[in-house]
Amino acid sequence: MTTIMTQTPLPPSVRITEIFFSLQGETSRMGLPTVFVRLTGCPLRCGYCDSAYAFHGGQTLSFDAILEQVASYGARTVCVTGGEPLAQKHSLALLRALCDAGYDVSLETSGALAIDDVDARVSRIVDIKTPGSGELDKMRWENLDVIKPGDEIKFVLVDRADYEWARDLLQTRQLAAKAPVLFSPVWETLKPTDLADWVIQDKLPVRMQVQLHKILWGDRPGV
Ligand SMILES: C[S@@+](CC[C@H](N)C(=O)[O-])C[C@H]1O[C@@H](n2cnc3c(N)ncnc32)[C@H](O)[C@@H]1O
Ligand SMILES: Nc1nc2[nH]cc(C(=O)O)c2c(=O)[nH]1
Ligand code: SF4
Ligand SMILES: [Mg+2]
Repeated sequence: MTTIMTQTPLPPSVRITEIFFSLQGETSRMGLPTVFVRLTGCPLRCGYCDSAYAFHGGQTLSFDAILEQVASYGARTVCVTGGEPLAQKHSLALLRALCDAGYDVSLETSGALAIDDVDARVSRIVDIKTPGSGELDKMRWENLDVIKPGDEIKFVLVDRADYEWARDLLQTRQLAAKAPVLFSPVWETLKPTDLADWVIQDKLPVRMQVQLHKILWGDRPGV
């Protein structure tokens, strides 16, 4: 007689760099008390990345452990970020689990990975990486075809050349008709007042934003 060994599947888990509670510092949810779930690992290397500490390390956590920690803060808004969240196999299931638990969920993603299968209840914040990021060639342009009104399209700008490139793309691809568009300066690289003046001069249909959490607490993890 042969014995067939069956293995119990492991509960779903993801690699996590940090979970913390702060004010949302970006997007149209800026200022809302929010729990941040930062997933470890990213296949991109944007020159300005403020979250490079999430490229490696982290801790493998079960969905139950993540949901328990998120619930402990008593907030209803959750932002899943990274690293690049969509680079992890189980991130789609995690986003679904957070929505099922009743949270208002947003996802910060680089634009380099397919967003199609993200739960429809999630607000997808999709970066379009600029020439100045050094990662333009990773952009998955098909993502723009599936943007829905609850999503947001975001440009993080290094300099005037990036601004002009983004301004042109805004027009040629009619991006503002798809979803709100965000223009954000790279922290301590492009002067926010310069970007503000350019947006006003050109009357662009975009929301200029600065990273509120860095103004409040500086450029550091956990805020
Ligand atoms: C750290 S990334 C994580 C999510 C995903 N990998 C991405 O790039 O969208 C979150 C957001 O922070 C932005 N960001 C990273 N470094 C920045 C910096 N130095 N100044 C302004 N925004 C920055 C990214 O462009 C992205 O919109
Ligand atoms: N307060 C705060 N707001 C944020 N919004 C997006 C963030 C990110 O790193 O993706 C972030 C962050 O790191 N902190
Ligand atoms: S894609 Fe996001 S996490 Fe990855 S290097 Fe760029 S800004 Fe950093
Ligand atoms: Mg951040």
